[in-house]
Amino acid sequence: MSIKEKYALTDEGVRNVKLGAAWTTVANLVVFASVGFVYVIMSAIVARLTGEPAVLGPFGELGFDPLSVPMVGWIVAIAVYLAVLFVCERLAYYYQYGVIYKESGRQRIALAERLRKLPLGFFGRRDLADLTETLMGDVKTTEHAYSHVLPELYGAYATMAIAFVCLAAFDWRLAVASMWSGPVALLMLFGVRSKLQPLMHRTRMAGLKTSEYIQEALECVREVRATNQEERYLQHIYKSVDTAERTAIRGELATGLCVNGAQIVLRLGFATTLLAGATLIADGTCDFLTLFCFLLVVSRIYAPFDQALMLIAELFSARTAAARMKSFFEEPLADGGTEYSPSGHDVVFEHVGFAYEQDGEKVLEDVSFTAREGEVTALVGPSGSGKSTCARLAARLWDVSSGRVSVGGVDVSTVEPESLLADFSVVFQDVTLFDDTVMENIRLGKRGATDEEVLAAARAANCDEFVSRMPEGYGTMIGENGARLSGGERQRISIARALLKGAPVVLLDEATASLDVENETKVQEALSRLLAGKTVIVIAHRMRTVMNADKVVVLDDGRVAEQGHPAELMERDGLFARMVRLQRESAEWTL
Ligand SMILES: Nc1ncnc2c1ncn2[C@@H]1O[C@H](COP(=O)(O)OP(=O)(O)OP(=O)(O)O)[C@@H](O)[C@H]1O
Repeated sequence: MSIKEKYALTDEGVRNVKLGAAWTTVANLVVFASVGFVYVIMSAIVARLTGEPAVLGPFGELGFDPLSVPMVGWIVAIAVYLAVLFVCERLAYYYQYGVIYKESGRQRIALAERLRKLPLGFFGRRDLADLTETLMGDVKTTEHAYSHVLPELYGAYATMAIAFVCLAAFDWRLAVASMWSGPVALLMLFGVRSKLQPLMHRTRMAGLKTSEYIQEALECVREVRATNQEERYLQHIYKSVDTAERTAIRGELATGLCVNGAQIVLRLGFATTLLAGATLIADGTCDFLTLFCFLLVVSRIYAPFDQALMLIAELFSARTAAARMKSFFEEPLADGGTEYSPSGHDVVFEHVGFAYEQDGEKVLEDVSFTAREGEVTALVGPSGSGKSTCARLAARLWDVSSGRVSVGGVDVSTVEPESLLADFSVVFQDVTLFDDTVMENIRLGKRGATDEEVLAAARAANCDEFVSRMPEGYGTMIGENGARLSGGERQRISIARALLKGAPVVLLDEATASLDVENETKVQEALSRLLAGKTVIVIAHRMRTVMNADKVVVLDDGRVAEQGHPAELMERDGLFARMVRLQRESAEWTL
């Protein structure tokens, strides 16, 4: 597997890792070159003391006497050396850390782009905390591994290999005695990786579970307080924090044990160099100067490797994080053509079957009906009969399991969701509002709409009445998810958005459920004025609101029980007539 796949990097990221590793290697080698300096000076001193010519190991006689070089020459040489070292370190640093934030930015954008195109089914399977963790936490984990570990580790490999070749040229026996420990330490760590990785995965999952519980408690804080469940929720969170802590400690201990073991093996290389050197000197096949320089090199060469070993656990955990990121890219997309030219906007369901889960229970079975352009089609039926599901399928928020949904003759499954949704205005039961002003929340319906257009839509949706009571009118901030608004007010903002968008197909799901009678009448008037000529699909529980529809489709347990004009259905005296009667009776009840 390439590093691109292993660590979910972009092409640019792979290039930067390679450049980072290359410059780290060069910087390491420049540091080792200082040992060459020491060797040259030492051999010159030895030559002075013994009266023999100064030699440079296997390269023969030195050819000049470094001790006769004037002080200024040494100062210049040291200055040049430091300048080269600075440039190399600077470049290594730049490719390790300087460009990393661009890479994590690219990763996050790629993930967000992918999320935008994934079908809603994916979001049903993955929890919000899980998705946030991937976008923020997993990217951060790979970002750290990518900046701190990968270039360092690959640089250490390359440095070791080059240093081995250079040292072997001096004395291959000492080179083996000093370098064996690096590969063995690495092999040890990679050998236990298959044991460590599941531990890290478990630690990550335990942390994620805790985030999920905390997020759920915060999201449901109103319900939790209203039902006196704080204690129970806190116990739940304490327990999961405790589990996460224990899992993390277990993972850290195991990782620490393996990393420390590998570091000890690495340092054994120093002892074996000393031992082999002493033996070779005793045999007379090696001189003290060579051994001295080997010891110097070995003490330096282990430093970057030691550092990489300390961080290697992060590399293993980055593999888990990268695998989670990759899972986004392996999900099938809800794609399709962007060119979409329907003839008219009739929405037609033909023998549609649907289940939310693959192989799950069908919530729609053989559903066929047509919502005509210029007409209001009302979907009614008992709770859970599949009305909202039909609306979602029409806008391709989900894909049908069987049959076909078309808009203006075009099968919606062949159209890219974003292009298709441009033709839909949607008002769902659960209105999503953003922590912004009322004006901006309405403007979401149509990007670039003028203030006048926004205000006209707001007025038509009856927003004026409650907005005028707000301190800054349409410029008032409404809090996170409109926390400061009542259910009815939220819905009216959502209706205003739909009106502003003015798309040819309108889906109203329980659009008037949270409005009082006076408001509901006003909104109904506004809707009927403004929705003229559009394909309107309304989901309403209250029979009163669907009596004016052109067509009613009655769903029962995922099937079409009956359909037709409301008056026709009343005459037929079927499920629709029964529902209308029941609602009339309940409306007459008093407490
Ligand atoms: N996201 C989902 N994942 C799994 N099942 C779902 C999902 N949404 C709805 N369902 C199930 O599909 C069935 C139909 O739900 P749907 O919301 O379409 O009914 P409805 O007629 O609109 O109900 P209501 O009038 O109560 O809103 C129900 O059994 C419901 O539990």
